[in-house]
Amino acid sequence: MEVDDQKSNVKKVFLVLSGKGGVGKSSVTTQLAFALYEKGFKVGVLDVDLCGPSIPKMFNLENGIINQSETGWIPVYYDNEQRLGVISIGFLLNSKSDAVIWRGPKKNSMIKKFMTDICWGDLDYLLIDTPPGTSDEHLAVMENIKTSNYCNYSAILVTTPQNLSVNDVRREITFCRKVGIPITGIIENMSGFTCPHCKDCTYLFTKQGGKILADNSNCNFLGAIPIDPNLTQCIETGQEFLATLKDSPCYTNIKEVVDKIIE
Ligand SMILES: Nc1ncnc2c1ncn2[C@@H]1O[C@H](COP(=O)(O)OP(=O)(O)OP(=O)(O)O)[C@@H](O)[C@H]1O
Repeated sequence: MEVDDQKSNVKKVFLVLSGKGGVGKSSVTTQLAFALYEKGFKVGVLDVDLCGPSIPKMFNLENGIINQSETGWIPVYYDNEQRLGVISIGFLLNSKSDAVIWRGPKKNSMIKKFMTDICWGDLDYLLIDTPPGTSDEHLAVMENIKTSNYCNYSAILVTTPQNLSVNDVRREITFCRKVGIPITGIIENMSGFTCPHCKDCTYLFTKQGGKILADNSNCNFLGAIPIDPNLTQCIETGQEFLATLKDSPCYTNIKEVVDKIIE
């Protein structure tokens, strides 16, 4: 399949994956995108979670509309400079309570459209937020990524520290290796709770599951992001965490993760 080169020129694609739902994959995708944007990069976020699109709300773009140009769909932009664009099925639904109840082939054709028919323009980074697990959506992304002009791509895996989540990420590692997508590394999210007052960290779940998995599976460990009520608040209201809460315990951790993925 040929992609119109004028439509998009994407330097690097990160596929954000997790084994389980609710581990913070969309939150991490959003905050990484904001952090890259803060650094001056041109960033796109593609939400291929067709049944649970949470990305529009996390960017405070719930009323966004995808426009059609002669060459394809135009992303919804977060900023006037058009340096941070977002595509999600959430923009195509009539209401927040609309449900997407599609079988595989229909999902595949929507993802094919998302992967080949978006006018991203010149992007430094495209982050693809996926549903949990390894399902139709993941296979469709992989099929299309290989035949598109997105030649530089890799996966970022998100887990919480507990064994149940770590075990599922192990399956994601197998998936990546089977379909031939390089792994940039593993992020351990919800890694303890840092008290906003005394800054002490309490490990609510088990400790360092993501780090141990990274070591055991020869993957890079990109960093640990603690649970932070300020971060939840930013995610709920679609705010840029790094820009607004510089004294939060999560601040340095997210910055370190971003520096590693840029490397
Ligand atoms: N480090 C964190 N600190 C505080 N809250 C967090 C953190 N990470 C995620 N959350 C919160 O956890 C909830 C679930 O996060 P999110 O929707 O990103 O998970 P997900 O893995 O994308 O879920 P799904 O795959 O089911 O869509 C959200 O309400 C988010 O605000």
